[in-house]
Amino acid sequence: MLRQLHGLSGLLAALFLITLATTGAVLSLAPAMDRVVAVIPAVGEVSVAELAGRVVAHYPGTEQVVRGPSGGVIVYHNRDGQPGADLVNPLTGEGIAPYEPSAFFSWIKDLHRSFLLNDAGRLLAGVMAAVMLLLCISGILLLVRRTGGWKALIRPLAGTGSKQIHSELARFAVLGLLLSALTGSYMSAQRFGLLPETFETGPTFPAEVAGGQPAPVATLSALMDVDLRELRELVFPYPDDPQDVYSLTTSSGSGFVDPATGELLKFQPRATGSVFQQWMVSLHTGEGLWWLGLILGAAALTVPVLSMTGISIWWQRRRSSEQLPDNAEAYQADAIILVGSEGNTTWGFARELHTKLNKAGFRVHCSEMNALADSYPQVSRLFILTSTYGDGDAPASARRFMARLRDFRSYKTLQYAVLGFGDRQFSNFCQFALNVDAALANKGLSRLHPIELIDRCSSSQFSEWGDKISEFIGTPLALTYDPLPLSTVKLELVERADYGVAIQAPTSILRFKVAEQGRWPQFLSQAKTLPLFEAGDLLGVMPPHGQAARFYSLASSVTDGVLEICVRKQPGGLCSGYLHGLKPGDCINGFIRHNPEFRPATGSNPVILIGAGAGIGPLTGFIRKNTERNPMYLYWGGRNSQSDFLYQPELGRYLDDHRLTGLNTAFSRSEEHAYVQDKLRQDQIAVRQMVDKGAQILVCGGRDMAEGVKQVIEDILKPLATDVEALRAEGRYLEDVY
Ligand SMILES: Cc1cc2nc3c(=O)[nH]c(=O)nc-3n(C[C@H](O)[C@H](O)[C@H](O)COP(=O)(O)O)c2cc1C
Repeated sequence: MLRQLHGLSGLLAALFLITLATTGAVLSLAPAMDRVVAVIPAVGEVSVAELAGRVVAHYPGTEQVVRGPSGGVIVYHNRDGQPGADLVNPLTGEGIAPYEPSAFFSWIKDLHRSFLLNDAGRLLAGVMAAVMLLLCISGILLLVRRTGGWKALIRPLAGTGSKQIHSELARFAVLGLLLSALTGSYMSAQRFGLLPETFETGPTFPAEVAGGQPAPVATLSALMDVDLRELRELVFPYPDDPQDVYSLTTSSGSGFVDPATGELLKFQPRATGSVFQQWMVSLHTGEGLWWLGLILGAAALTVPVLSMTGISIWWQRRRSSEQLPDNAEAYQADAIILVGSEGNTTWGFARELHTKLNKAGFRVHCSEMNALADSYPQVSRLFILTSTYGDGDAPASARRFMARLRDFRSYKTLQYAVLGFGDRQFSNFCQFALNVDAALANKGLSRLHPIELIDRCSSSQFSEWGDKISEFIGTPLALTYDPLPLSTVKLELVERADYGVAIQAPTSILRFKVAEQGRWPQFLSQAKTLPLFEAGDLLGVMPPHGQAARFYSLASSVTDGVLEICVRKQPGGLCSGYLHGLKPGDCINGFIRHNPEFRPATGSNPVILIGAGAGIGPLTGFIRKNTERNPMYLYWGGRNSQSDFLYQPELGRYLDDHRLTGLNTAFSRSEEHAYVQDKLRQDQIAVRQMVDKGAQILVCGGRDMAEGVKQVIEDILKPLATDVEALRAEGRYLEDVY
């Protein structure tokens, strides 16, 4: 509800709000600019009498002296029947410059106050101020909800693209925007009679004027008692009228001054309502508070960006929550998937489960967790996929789940499985999923499978969970995580290096960059930026003709400035053939899938990298990043050193600069006829010693090679009374196998 309110009101008002904010930002400069040209004495330095005396000396025809909100003193005078106005120096009474209100600022003010549309425009501006107030309040509440509490508001925010820009900017600007919106709404409400307004009528003209010879203005006691910093305006008496008086308005009230006696007549203090009103104006415009004006202006400048990123977030959310094809009605379904998500990634996993369950013959209903029904009498399987937000809290689409669960009527036949999505860097890893699992058990439901937790969207963990679920439901699901297609990015091939053609194993190193995006700025779409990536993550490539994405291990990190993959052309391979056919300048659509489990350990223990063929890609990426010069050994197998020794020059450089400690290659179609397993066996004493010292082993390449390597390593490990599974459990045996 809060999100809809925030999104809808923001969308409708975006254009008007951008106009209000940009004009407001321009106007906010006025007080500071006025102050730059004005001379402003300190408090107590100049009295109104002194000022008036000095001014009259330079402008004998002075009619009025006004002190503007920024502190500048303006004299309105008449010389030989010619009216004029000058900004003056109150320390000398001399003119600084002719005073002319800026036509540009007046136009901007009209645009700001009424969109140049008189009363209807003023009403619209007032409504927009109220909408802004609503957006600020709902935005603060959303931010609190997202970060997990008021105290967490200052914590760094996770996320990427439009979302992060929107939240970070909002956090910076929200207090300024709130103040502008609040004061703007107040002023509009007063103007349209929704709030009472105090009008200063001022005292009536005094009857008790002395009418004698006027004294020099600098000697009038009532004016000597008033400091210049309190002056608003002093209107001089008409020279030929002995009964006329000075009209004095100060920040505390208004009255008259007898020109002959200097006596203050009929002083009327300002009403509290009027003082309050003046404060509201100052807090809105920065008048008299030039520094506040600049803060408000800076805050207002964020509104166009907030509006555009807000629209982008709304659009992305709309697209990602589009109806799933073949989504059965809840009452017809025999399997239900409920999704708890804030940033929508969990929906990608849910879609895959939905599709595969459908294929397996289930009638599946998928909806957000907030839509939990009172009961599902027909349903035998309930899958809950949920992320965790804030500090172990529910994500947006699951916030009402626990309350609804209280009224949920369960049936003995209903079994459930919870799959949590989170990030181990948070102390409350997948806490909400754990809470949901416990709450369902308390409700008396039985588990189809114990809860499992997925770290940073790991696709392999998801597939493993799918395999276990398949066993329970008796149908293989073969789950693979495909992110929503909207997150693809256009990538341009900038360079390629081809190997292995002579030995019938064409393998290419392909380097891509994000293609030029044309006229839209990047922040308008998350789809146009790549998330951070590391060597070992996967590049999902969308082959032509709408085929499912294929994944390639990345050989580069975001800091390398390119996306690098190493691809062997498979006989009849659709995607590898497509990639091999690319020329520099051609573009593909791709996306990143994180694979944080496949990373070399940091520290001084040795890392043994083992691969064959194109599997060298991510391993080279790891070596390239080994700027700490930790011990790293590479065992790699190719076919022929003349034809497919991938990365040969680069690896030579890394040996020289010690990013790579040892390189051992095997070529199967050369005289030695060796495979990488043979090299490991030859080096078994060294390998065993390294494992004994705590080494980690990373294997990348084809499934057969990986199986062969595993057997050799098992043999090598025997004297150490350990095995590959034990190393795997310690995170010391990692595989990226295809
Ligand atoms: C602001 C923020 C707070 C998060 N808090 C937690 C947390 O407390 N525990 C956790 O395991 N993961 C936390 N995460 C990670 C998300 O749960 C994880 O990225 C998940 O995959 C997001 O899925 P979704 O996009 O479907 O919401 C947080 C992420 C963000 C951006």
